[in-house]
Amino acid sequence: MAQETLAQKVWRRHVVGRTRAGNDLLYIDLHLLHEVNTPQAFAGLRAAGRTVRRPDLTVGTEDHTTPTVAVDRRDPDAARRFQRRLMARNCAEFRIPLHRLGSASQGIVHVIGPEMGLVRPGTTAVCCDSHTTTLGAFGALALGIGTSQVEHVLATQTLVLKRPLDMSVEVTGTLSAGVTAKDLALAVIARAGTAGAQGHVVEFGGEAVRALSMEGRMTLCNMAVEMAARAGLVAPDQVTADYLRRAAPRDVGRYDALAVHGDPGAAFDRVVRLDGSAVQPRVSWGTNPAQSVPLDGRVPDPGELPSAAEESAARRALEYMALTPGTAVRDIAVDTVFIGSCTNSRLEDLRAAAAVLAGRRVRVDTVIVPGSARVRAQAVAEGLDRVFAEAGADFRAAPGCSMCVGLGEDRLGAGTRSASTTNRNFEGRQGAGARTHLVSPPVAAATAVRGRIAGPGDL
Ligand SMILES: CC(C)[C@H](C(=O)O)[C@@H](O)C(=O)O
Ligand code: SF4
Repeated sequence: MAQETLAQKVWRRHVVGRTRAGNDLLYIDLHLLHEVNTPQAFAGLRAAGRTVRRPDLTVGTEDHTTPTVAVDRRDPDAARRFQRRLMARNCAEFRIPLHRLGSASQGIVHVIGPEMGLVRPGTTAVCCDSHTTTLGAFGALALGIGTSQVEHVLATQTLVLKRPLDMSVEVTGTLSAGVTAKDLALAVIARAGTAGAQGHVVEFGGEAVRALSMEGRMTLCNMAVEMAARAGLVAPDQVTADYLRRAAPRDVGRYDALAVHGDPGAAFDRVVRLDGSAVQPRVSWGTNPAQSVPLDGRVPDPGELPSAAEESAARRALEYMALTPGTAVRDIAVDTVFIGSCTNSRLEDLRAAAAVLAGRRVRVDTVIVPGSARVRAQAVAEGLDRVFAEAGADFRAAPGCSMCVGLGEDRLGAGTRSASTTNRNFEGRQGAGARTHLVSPPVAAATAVRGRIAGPGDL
């Protein structure tokens, strides 16, 4: 057999059929659900008189629209209340476990799956959400899917998919102190472009990736979709095995995490190499995640960008962002700092923010939303809640997507500028007319203290 990449291997081992059009039918090991994008799937199932094939491999949570100020907060919005009730009714009817707001395991879908130990190396996982790529950090083939595909997986535990291409992103060297997986993700996307991995599964490798914690790998894989990757993954190693042993001790022995890897010398359709030691903390200046520069840099002059397409995109972005070419990144004042989202709301991220905020005061509104109830509990156990409170930051009581997307109560007003640890800086993403700068947790925290974009070294 020809040498295979990790993605090809996982794919092949899950093929259970082939369509006449030449697509593969894949078996799905784990199906995660949240309250957005699923009601029509359940309605379709009901209309067809079908049932859920494997409720035991299906797990739901509430995250996108849930309040964050208190677990027992009654959402003033009737449509959102209805959406969550519908999710609860659907899960109850089809016997799918649902982690509702207030439960000890509720949280952002991409945060709770890993922390419950549900994602295993070499498996397939799907969820009705583009950032499902996060789960690839475990060496799983994890794909975001649409509503009709959700219905198909609910009914059959399989999915028809076109075989993807393979891309390798290899990061050599060592990341400098203060440079995080978020900065690496922004650097990779800046290099590859927002469509750079279209149709590909990206395998992240190289010394700098191997040195990342599982949390860091999740941040990196989370943002693979921002360069249009179908999925992003990291080959499992001892770091993966150790994480899984802690998350799901009862499963240890049922699989060998270290046995899951691609063949040496397997060919990729596209290869991108990056020197990890050259990556610096990054800040986005535009309205897509590829539009970022180092913290030491300046807002670019659109006229100096390499292509006409980039130039016109940059002109439009700078207008929306109300930025002038040549402005030093550190001179950009913000109104709000948001630390959270499936990119950067795990314990490691909160620790990094707390390390900067300890003994300091924030100058702008600073909202910190944990990725899960478990993350919040751990943060409290370590006293991070006190650090945040003493700094004047608002550490929310309940986890969720919150200000990452503005589908719930938390959103930014028009013209508000934020430094945010999220993954998308699209127009209106955090609220109509709001302006988002994507940054890492330490840069977000330093920015909160200074009121202008900053790194910990600037304080
Ligand atoms: C609402 C949801 C379907 C969406 C996604 O698919 O990613 C959201 O999570 C986002 O980040 O934009
Ligand atoms: S935190 Fe943001 S990016 Fe992640 S799933 Fe929620 S809305 Fe999407």
